Amino acid sequence: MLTLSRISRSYGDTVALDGVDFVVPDDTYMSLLGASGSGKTTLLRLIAGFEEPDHGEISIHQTRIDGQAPHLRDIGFVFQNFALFPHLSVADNVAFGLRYRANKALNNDTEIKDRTQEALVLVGLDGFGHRGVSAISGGQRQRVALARTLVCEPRIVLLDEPLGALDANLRARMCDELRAIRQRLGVSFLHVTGSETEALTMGDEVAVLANGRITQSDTPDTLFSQPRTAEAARHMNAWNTFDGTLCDGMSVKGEIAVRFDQMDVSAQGRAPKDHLRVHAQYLTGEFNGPTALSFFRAADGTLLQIIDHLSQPRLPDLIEGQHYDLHFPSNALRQFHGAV
Ligand SMILES: Nc1ncnc2c1ncn2[C@@H]1O[C@H](COP(=O)(O)OP(=O)(O)OP(=O)(O)O)[C@@H](O)[C@H]1O
Repeated sequence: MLTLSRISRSYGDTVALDGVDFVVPDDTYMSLLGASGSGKTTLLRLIAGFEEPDHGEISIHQTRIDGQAPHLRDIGFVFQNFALFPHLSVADNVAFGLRYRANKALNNDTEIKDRTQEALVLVGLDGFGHRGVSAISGGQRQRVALARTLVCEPRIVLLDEPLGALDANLRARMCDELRAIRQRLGVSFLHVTGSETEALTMGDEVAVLANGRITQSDTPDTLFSQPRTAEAARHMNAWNTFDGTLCDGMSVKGEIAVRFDQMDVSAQGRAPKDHLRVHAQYLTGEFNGPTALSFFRAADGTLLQIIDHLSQPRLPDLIEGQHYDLHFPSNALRQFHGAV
């Protein structure tokens, strides 16, 4: 539905986006995952029309929208800090867009009231319309921001780190609510985040933005278990990525990835002969309740992690500073031919 082709945007010498190809299908919750500074906000601003790309095309259902004024694009934008009007009530914040938008503005008070009420019910704020926006919680403010966007019936909703300002418990609850609201409406959401967990939990599809491009766009399951590029693997916390030349037992070139739970540890020289081996020094361990993480440093300084599920412990007792063989079967290895 929303298609970006070869989109580039630079600020002086800083290349924020470098030929982005990206599709957000209809009726989809799309997560866009990227590190800080990877160009996520820039991408949203280009789609919304707050800025224009240097090169490339943006279209919705094959109709170009780049070059169009933002208010003519029918795109909703939920800002990280919610950007509500502090002096207006919840209902007036929601109604504002209906009343004052340049395109299809309403002036029938009954219709505005009904549409506002519908939007408040949709986001679970029935009965809160008369409150001031400073007299509600952070999660409720988030929902007002969403209602204000949804009331104008956008063709797609862009959410810039929408959960960033909420505490952890509220974030988990809003995750469920955002997904449920989107499903009820059937409109696509494009949710930008730096959190892998959030991206994988929320998205029907997850796209990874790195080095100014979309490096992979897939279902959460596929992205997590089969990252196709080193950049995508680096964004998945469960993967070690390292240079293939660190491996003993097989000649492996380029950057490779092995999942934390598919690596084992043994004393030097004791690893199974058919396994690939990486020599590394044990640094420290970290217990997280049902799991424990062990941290190692390889010869070139790369930090490697191994996870042990405490219900089925597999790692021997490790001594800080001592060297070990980390090993894994060759089918646990992901190689990225020609990837950066
Ligand atoms: N108006 C601007 N002028 C100059 N450089 C900019 C401008 N806006 C963004 N940049 C640069 O472009 C790059 C991408 O910025 P952007 O804000 O899109 O990243 P982001 O992924 O949203 O980061 P974060 O997660 O930290 O918000 C960064 O290097 C940033 O410094």
